[in-house]
Amino acid sequence: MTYQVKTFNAIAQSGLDTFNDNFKINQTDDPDAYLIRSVNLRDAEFPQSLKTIVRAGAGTNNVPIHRATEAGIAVFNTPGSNANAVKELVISLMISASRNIFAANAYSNNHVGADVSKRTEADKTKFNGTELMGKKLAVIGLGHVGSLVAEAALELGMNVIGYDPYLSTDAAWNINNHVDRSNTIKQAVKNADYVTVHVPKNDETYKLIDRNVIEAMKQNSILFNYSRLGIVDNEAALEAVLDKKLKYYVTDFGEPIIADQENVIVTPHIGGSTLEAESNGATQAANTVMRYLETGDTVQSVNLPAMKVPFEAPYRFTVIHKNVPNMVGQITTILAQLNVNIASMSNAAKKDTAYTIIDVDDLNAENSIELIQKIDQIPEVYRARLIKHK
Ligand SMILES: NC(=O)C1=CN([C@@H]2O[C@H](COP(=O)(O)OP(=O)(O)OC[C@H]3O[C@@H](n4cnc5c(N)ncnc54)[C@H](O)[C@@H]3O)[C@@H](O)[C@H]2O)C=CC1
Ligand SMILES: O=C(O)CCC(=O)C(=O)O
Repeated sequence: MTYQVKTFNAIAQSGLDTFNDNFKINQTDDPDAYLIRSVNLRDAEFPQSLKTIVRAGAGTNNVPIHRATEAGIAVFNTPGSNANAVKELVISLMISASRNIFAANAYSNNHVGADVSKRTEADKTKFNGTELMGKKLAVIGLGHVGSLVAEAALELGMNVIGYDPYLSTDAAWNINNHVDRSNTIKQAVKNADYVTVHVPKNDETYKLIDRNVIEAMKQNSILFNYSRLGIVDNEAALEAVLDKKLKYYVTDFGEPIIADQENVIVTPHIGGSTLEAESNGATQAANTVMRYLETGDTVQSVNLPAMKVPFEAPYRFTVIHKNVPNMVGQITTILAQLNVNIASMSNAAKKDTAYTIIDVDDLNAENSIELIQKIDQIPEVYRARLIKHK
């Protein structure tokens, strides 16, 4: 069996080299998998052949998750693959902003005459900065990126307060116990010299940092958005910069309103743009594509329950379906009608969606096609798929 993988965006070669010989990378119209980064698929039509979309990176807000689920497409990301890159960039920008590096560099570029040494000594006090040590950082969202930023800030001698009402128990173990925790966002930002936001983009986090939160921030503090456009209200952030409430607003997501504004520092979505992060993400993504297509494993799927089931027999049916009663009953009835014996069966659900894996010993070309067709005809089934164990 050869699987077709269609790539979007620049995918690191090390990731493409990870694929085994059963996978062909090409720009076919009938791919089994999409391997993507930031391409916007929100309005895209999906070909019937498409079984999985794997995002090399963290954010999946560029994928219409609900529509993908209904089309029987498993969506994955590569959690943490670029978190260190974002951490290093945010820390470097905290230092650069505190030391007025961008203004100082612009000054130097504009003062290159013979009297440069004399003028420099006279003018340099304009760029006097502050240090991070002893200052307070508020981290909103303590997941892969936020927890690393918090850890690095502690190492630099900062005090750190975090706000994350949805932190999983597993993730909580990774948070340094010197990070104070706040129950409200306003409390977290209140006395912070720096506020950085590291949350996914969704309906709840749209304008999470709005005018009210910015008002609650400390005078002369610095705000960072290295998550997504829209999580900080850019209009409110710009106003706060113009009013000198914020010393700087620093973001990875430009839009016309904040372009070329003094004390607004905009980078072009480069948080994850390091050789290491791109390689990690692409390699992790390639492994995910192979694992899902060759075994049906859904660990770290964004839209399906996490299942990792060792093969108990040579053939495997995977079924993505609605999480409603009697689905397993309907599927096993079809298997019984076609006289196919079940070697093992597993089922799990995530919110409205469920996933069933059934291993069977004996199949022939005819009953396998009929089985898939009959299971696919159950109205609550999104996709049934047959995998042959290698
Ligand atoms: N600028 C860039 O190039 C990059 C941007 N990102 C973005 O950074 C963000 C964070 O990424 P990761 O840390 O990898 O994600 P993650 O999923 O590991 O962590 C997100 C954290 O936010 C928390 N959270 C969710 N809703 C929240 C809310 N309303 N208030 C406070 N906390 C909330 C979650 O509980 C979770 O702990 C994402 O938006 C991602 O797309 C990630 C990598 C690169
Ligand atoms: O460089 C990229 O692919 C974007 C990284 C990113 O924003 C993410 O992983 O969420």
